[in-house]
Amino acid sequence: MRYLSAGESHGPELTAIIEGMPANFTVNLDEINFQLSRRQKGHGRGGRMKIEKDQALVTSGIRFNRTTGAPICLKVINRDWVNWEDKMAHFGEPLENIELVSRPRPGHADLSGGIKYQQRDLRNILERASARETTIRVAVGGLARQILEQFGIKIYSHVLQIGSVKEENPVRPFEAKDTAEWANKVEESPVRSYNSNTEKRMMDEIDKIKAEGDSVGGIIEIIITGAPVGLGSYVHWEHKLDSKLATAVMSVQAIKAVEFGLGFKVGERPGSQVHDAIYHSEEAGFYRNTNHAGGIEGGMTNGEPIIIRAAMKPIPTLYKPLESVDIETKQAFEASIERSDACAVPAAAVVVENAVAWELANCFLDKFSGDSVEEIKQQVAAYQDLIDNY
Ligand SMILES: Cc1cc2nc3c(=O)[nH]c(=O)nc-3n(C[C@H](O)[C@H](O)[C@H](O)COP(=O)(O)O)c2cc1C
Ligand SMILES: C=C(O[C@@H]1CC(C(=O)O)=C[C@@H](OP(=O)(O)O)[C@H]1O)C(=O)O
Repeated sequence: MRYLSAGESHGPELTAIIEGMPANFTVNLDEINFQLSRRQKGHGRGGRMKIEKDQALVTSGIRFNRTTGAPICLKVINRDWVNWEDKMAHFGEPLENIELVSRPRPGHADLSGGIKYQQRDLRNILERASARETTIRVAVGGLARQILEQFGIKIYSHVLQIGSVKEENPVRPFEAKDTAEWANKVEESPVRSYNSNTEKRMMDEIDKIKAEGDSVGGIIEIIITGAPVGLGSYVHWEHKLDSKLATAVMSVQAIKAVEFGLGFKVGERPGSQVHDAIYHSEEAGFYRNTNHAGGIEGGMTNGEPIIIRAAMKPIPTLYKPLESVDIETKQAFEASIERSDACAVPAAAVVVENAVAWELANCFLDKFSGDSVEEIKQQVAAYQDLIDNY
């Protein structure tokens, strides 16, 4: 499958066209909208999220809840557009009183984008660089994860760190006494934390930093359960699953680092404390007692849960901005107050989940290809047979 998206932060809508989705998959629009609403939440988000109420519109490729095999067009309307119509007109001359954006924010795309695309109004850069684009990516991922769920693959996320506040003893969904209870607790938490004590400290950290006119980043963890052995491949660099998932994670605005399993710790431990010993039993087949690899060996799933962590930098738009230079006057400018999120780490976790869902669904359909869900189901069943008899 592939898709292209278009749309600006303050334009009329965001659009995606998905090509290659097999026919007869059951699609639930509420599930896509649920993913969109999860992305809008989180302690520390700014005024824009009070305006938007993201809902997906499907204009092709799905009939009576099922994919037809034709391209799928998804849209999300920007409710804020009515406030920007004059400033965002596609045609005509700009209004005389229109204010050009000439003050680049350190950490945003403004300055490099302005130079690269030779734009003197930095709005032409920030409109597309903005993480508003993650809305349509979540809608696409919200569709893709439904394919995975129909084959027992589930994606979870939680927040491990916000600024200086760390989750000391993280519990993953499959380690909790009750996975559904874990998921409910995390969904209801304003910072996507399973631990109420950490949650409170994280919220305090966001409030404190926001009051100082600053912003804060953090660390998120994505957990994928139920993936069969053998998604991705070692045979060529571009087929390696960890490399593909890392691209999906790093493509999300403000994500600056990604790791799998033990991650950076592999550089400090001996091999005996890094690799996961292999066991076999009649009932379980091949299994491991540890999962330091984070579910991927040789660029392929090994049947264990996939564990990915990512670090998000603090939001670049600051109420007390860093020094910067006006591109017209070449002078340092006085701080101006912009509407912005102070912390979007919980939202980024939802975005990364859905970006990863798209990539994993593609790997799944590479392995179990077909034009219809019926063909795919046959292949999955045949492969399960091969696994069981290996
Ligand atoms: C969900 C989400 C919300 C964001 N909200 C803001 C924001 O309100 N203000 C801002 O300056 N940056 C925000 N960002 C980050 C910028 O989009 C990002 O830093 C910028 O596009 C530059 O890209 P880079 O950080 O990947 O280099 C947000 C990112 C995400 C994932
Ligand atoms: C609109 C979203 O996030 C936006 C991402 C963003 C940025 O610079 O990345 C800047 C802000 O936009 P605005 O200037 O309109 O307030 C955020 O609100 C969203 O997540 O849907």
